[in-house]
Amino acid sequence: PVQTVCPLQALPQFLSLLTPRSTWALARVARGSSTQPLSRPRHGPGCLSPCRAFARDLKSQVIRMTLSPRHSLQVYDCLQEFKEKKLVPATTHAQTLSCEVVGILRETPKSPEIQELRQILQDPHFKALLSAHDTVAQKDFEPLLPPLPDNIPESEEAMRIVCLVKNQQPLGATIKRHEMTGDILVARVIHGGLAERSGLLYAGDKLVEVNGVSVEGLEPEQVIHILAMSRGTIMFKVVPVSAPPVNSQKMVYVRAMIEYWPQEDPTIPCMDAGLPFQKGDILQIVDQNDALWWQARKISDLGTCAGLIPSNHLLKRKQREFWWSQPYQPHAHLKPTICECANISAPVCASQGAGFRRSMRLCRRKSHLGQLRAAEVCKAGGCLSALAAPYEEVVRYQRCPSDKHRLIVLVGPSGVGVNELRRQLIELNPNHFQSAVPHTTRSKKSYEMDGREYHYVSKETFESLVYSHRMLEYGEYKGHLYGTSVDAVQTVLDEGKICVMDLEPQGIQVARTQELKPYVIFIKPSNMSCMKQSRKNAKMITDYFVDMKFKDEDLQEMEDLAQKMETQFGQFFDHVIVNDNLQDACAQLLSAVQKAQEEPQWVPATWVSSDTES
Ligand SMILES: Nc1ncnc2c1ncn2[C@@H]1O[C@H](COP(=O)(O)OP(=O)(O)OP(=O)(O)O)[C@@H](O)[C@H]1O
Repeated sequence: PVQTVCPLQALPQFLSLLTPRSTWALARVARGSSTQPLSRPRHGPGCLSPCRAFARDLKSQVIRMTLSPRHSLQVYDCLQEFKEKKLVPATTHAQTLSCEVVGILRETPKSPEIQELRQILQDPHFKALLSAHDTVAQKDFEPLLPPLPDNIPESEEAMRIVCLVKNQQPLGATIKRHEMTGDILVARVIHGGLAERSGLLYAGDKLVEVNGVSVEGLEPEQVIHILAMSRGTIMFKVVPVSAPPVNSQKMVYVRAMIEYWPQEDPTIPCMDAGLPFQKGDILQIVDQNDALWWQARKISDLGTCAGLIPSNHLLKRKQREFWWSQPYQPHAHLKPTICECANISAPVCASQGAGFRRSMRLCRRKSHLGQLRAAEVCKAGGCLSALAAPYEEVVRYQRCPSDKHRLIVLVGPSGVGVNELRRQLIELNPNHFQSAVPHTTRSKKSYEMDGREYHYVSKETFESLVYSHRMLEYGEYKGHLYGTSVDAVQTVLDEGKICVMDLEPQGIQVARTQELKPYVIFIKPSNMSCMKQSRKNAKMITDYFVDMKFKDEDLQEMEDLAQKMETQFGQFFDHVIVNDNLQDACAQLLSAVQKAQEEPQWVPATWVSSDTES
């Protein structure tokens, strides 16, 4: 029986039933050119034409599908053609017509084609197909709304009756009590939610009744309870707001610099309507009408309805409140992120190229451990630990081929393989990838060349670079200053090359400028058991030994540090590569670097002037 066949499943089965011969028969009968001419339809002129049109379309599709050797391309073309046509159904009652045709065929002299056609028209799958057709043609998929009550008094002219069919989804609106009048009002309508899609409920509408129950004197929670208990159709009687709010705001995209969990926020007006997000998520802000609570979607999930997020203003207020409530906290999270004088660098080993400064990373290891530990203190503040703006406005940026390349910054815990990957990448194409030459105040050694291993500068010159914010990172080691300048990076970029540098995470914010447009790749260790295996023969550098095997504690420390880096700086990472198999990681790095240069990426809006925005 037709009812047992799902209409959508019927189509492929039906099409598979059709042989070229039966298709031909269908078309011939529809055209009225069967060898045995069809008798005139009994139910008025033109009765067969919809069927004919249907059969013709069907024929052309089926013949394409079954006969052409390049059928998939042709099916695609066919679908494209239909997409543009904006099809209007020839009939909304194909099932009735089909029955009539079967009746006519019964009286028509028998031929194999006619018999086959009758068989097709009576096939349950075909009937299900027609049933699906009629359902769509009659637009019968909307739920049936109950009739309006006919006892609405004249005086209720200003009332609006709104019927919404609530299936599994939430209503998509929040309510509140008016402080002065005690009225229950629609507080906000969530974008993309049921209420908004209906176009019948607006923020500011006054609720009078829900499902025939007066809400007068009820608390919002009691109304919510009525709504929660309602299944299927919900009928609201509302006094419409005099001027429904118009959302004329521009869609804004932001990068979340904090994480947010509505379940842990007692101040959110409606927990269920909250949108949880992680650091680094890109959010589309769809409504900023409320100064405290915005509506947003994640770009990874644009099809869903929006959720509530705290506004910039609200988060900053919370940050301030948190700060003042912690009088004995060192407030480390409010310090500038650049480490004013980390114990960083040391001379490069003669056998290594410029920029592969082993002991520099060794010294950093100590410095960032300390800094990350300090950062843990501010993590206690949860979402409130962000340093500055909780959201950063972003736009899509596509580098023009004539633009300079974006700086590639590699970040990772010591020993994870940042230098190894950078070395391998540069080795792949030294004419295309290059490191920046660092500066030092120590004197040049006999085998060194100015501008190759280092730029050798005086302490005064070095300090003036620091004071004019031209150093991406710097530090002191054994009485000498070492650091990488913005100009050294620019020199590489000016040559049309891609500058690849490793940076401590604390330095990311310094590098994040319109000038360099850095693309930050986090190199992450894999899990302990994989690391034990892959690092069996790997050598690490320690204070005293150049080549020392990794111990379990070293791997554990690497894992812990990676986790802390992600927690504290994850919002700045454009891409994450797990360095398990070195070759795979290198291939991933190459592909990420290419994508960074050639494909559109989200970057801070301040990096891009409006005319280059895509
Ligand atoms: N995926 C991998 N599989 C095996 N060995 C690896 C892998 N990645 C890196 N190594 C090895 O691990 C050691 C440490 O790597 P590397 O020197 O690049 O670390 P790093 O992140 O630069 O840390 P540091 O700054 O402390 O030197 C090197 O011997 C390197 O060859």
